[in-house]
Amino acid sequence: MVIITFTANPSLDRSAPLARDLRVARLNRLGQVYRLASGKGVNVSAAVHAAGHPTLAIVPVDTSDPLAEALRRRGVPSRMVPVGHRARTNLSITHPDGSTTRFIEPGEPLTPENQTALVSTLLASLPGASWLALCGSLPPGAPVDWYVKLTEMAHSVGVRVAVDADGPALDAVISHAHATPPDLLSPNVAELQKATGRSIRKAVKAGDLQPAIDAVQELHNRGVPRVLATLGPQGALLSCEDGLWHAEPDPVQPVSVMGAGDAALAGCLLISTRTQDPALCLDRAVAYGTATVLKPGSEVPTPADADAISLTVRKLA
Ligand SMILES: O=P(O)(O)OC[C@@]1(O)O[C@H](CO)[C@@H](O)[C@@H]1O
Repeated sequence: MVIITFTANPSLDRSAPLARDLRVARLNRLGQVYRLASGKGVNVSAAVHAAGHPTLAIVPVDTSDPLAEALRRRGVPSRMVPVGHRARTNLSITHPDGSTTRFIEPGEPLTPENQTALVSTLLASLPGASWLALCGSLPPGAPVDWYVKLTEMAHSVGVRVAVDADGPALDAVISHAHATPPDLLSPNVAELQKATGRSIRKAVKAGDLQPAIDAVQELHNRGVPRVLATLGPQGALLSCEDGLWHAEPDPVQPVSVMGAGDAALAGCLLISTRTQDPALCLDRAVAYGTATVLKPGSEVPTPADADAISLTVRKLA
């Protein structure tokens, strides 16, 4: 059954390595620039497609937009919805240690007509799908509770929903979780911190997972059945009806951390079409996320790349 992704604010990503440390307010020469059709949902679909599983990326993009050509080149099965403006271009600079500095455009406004066209396309695609993944930022003009409404729509035709969002879109999903919970929420550390107001980032870096654990349990208790929080090199946490789980990869030397959260979500969705076993879901999430950081830009791993990752899964509570 097809995994559908919805990327309201896609991007033609440009990513380039810096051979030396960034010099602020000075000239910095880039290495080879990669251009890739992206946006969080497109990246999820690319990883699902690379695993040989059916997927469909729903993307607002004009056929004459360079992003449309880049999408075809990337080979991601997609349904392009014309919107009458150019998609954004996000720039990401990869530092010698694999960390990234990113420059993210807001995107052009989505008009009410654009929104209607996207929703109609989504509605026509949903029947028979296993999952709908609502991914990434909302462009200007989109209603802040759009993901809540789309979750309701997917549930009404029996399709499970995963949400990977940030800021007000994530806040709206959480504040409606008692009535319209997504089946899976997959925040990263920054999103978890903002959504719960807890101080998580520094603690996780120092190896203290407790604030992150408290945060995922808080979101779970607010009504989200599965909360998958990606923690970078510290792996991921999963809070669900079967308890609290942590998976941690053996250390790797990252090339680019871009898109690791998207690949982790793809890994989790892929296995979730077959089983709800929390240990397996977390295992695939961390394997896919970690395999991604060994690749440049937001390139996605294959199942063989993910299988090559060593990691440990344990039940915490
Ligand atoms: O602005 P958003 O939608 O939150 O994030 C978009 C984005 O930064 O996320 C992906 C990596 O996860 C990139 O491919 C893309 O440019």
